[in-house]
Amino acid sequence: MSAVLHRKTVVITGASSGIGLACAEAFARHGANLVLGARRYVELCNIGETLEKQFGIRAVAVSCDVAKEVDCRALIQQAETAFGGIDILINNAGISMRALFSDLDLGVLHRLMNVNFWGAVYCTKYAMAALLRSKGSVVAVSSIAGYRGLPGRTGYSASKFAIHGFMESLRVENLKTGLHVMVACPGFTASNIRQTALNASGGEHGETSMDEGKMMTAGEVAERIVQGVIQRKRTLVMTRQGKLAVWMNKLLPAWVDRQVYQLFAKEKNPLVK
Ligand SMILES: NC(=O)c1ccc[n+]([C@@H]2O[C@H](COP(=O)([O-])OP(=O)(O)OC[C@H]3O[C@@H](n4cnc5c(N)ncnc54)[C@H](O)[C@@H]3O)[C@@H](O)[C@H]2O)c1
Repeated sequence: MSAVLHRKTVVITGASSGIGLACAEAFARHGANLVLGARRYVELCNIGETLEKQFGIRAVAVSCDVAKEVDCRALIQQAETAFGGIDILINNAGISMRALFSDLDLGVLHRLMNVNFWGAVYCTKYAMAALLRSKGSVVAVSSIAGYRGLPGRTGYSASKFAIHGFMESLRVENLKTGLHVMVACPGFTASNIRQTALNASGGEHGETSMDEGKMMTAGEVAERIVQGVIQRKRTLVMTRQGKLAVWMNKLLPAWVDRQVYQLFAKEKNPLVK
């Protein structure tokens, strides 16, 4: 339990599974009230009720497709109505892809940008006034793919690079307002994201391409995000491999091209040969 987070209002998108669900559990454990947004409303209601009973907090579930601006506005409005303000916004909802650009239906790229980039922008825009009042935190759950392009993930990397640029600008604009702006980059984390990743024509792959057993857990990622918010960190690159990739990419980008190629050639059904 953290005194800093006790009875604070935290809005989390994509809260029905993976890192978003783990963030809901972690913030609840630290005594925060929750506004949970995702498309699966019934599941969200069940999650909220469980967390209320377990941690003695209040949780509100809101049906929200972050690709729709109107849904994001309603999510933020419902948070303000329920709790009178917002202290922390976690822009977590996201989808991935696995397909070569040469094969890709451009609609897939639009979907990646709509969810991963525009979803975060809409929520941040509508929460901005409340966050400025509370001198709160806005967090984007991004990825190493926001620092370095990855094969088979043109749309995913583009959406994460875009959110990095957006968040960096936002941070500088708010250097004197007290708003905390953080980009969190987990390493590979066991979740549904590789199962639901889009293929070249926009269908879901329906299977993971990697060994999920060797990855970080969503719970570990969530606790790092909570600590990052408490300490008002600027960026969180969560694994040694990730930190190395970010640094080596600045120093020796062509070498990193080859390393990344080799790494992704080890995927099941590799996109690079
Ligand atoms: N798992 C990893 O290896 C990994 C690594 C780095 C970054 N990330 C990022 O973490 C975030 C969470 O992903 P995860 O790994 O927990 O995957 P996940 O698939 O378990 O969770 C993604 C969540 O986003 C929701 N979502 C998807 N589209 C949505 C939409 N249009 N509107 C509302 N909600 C929507 C899903 O329903 C789900 O609840 C993503 O932004 C992802 O890019 C994941």
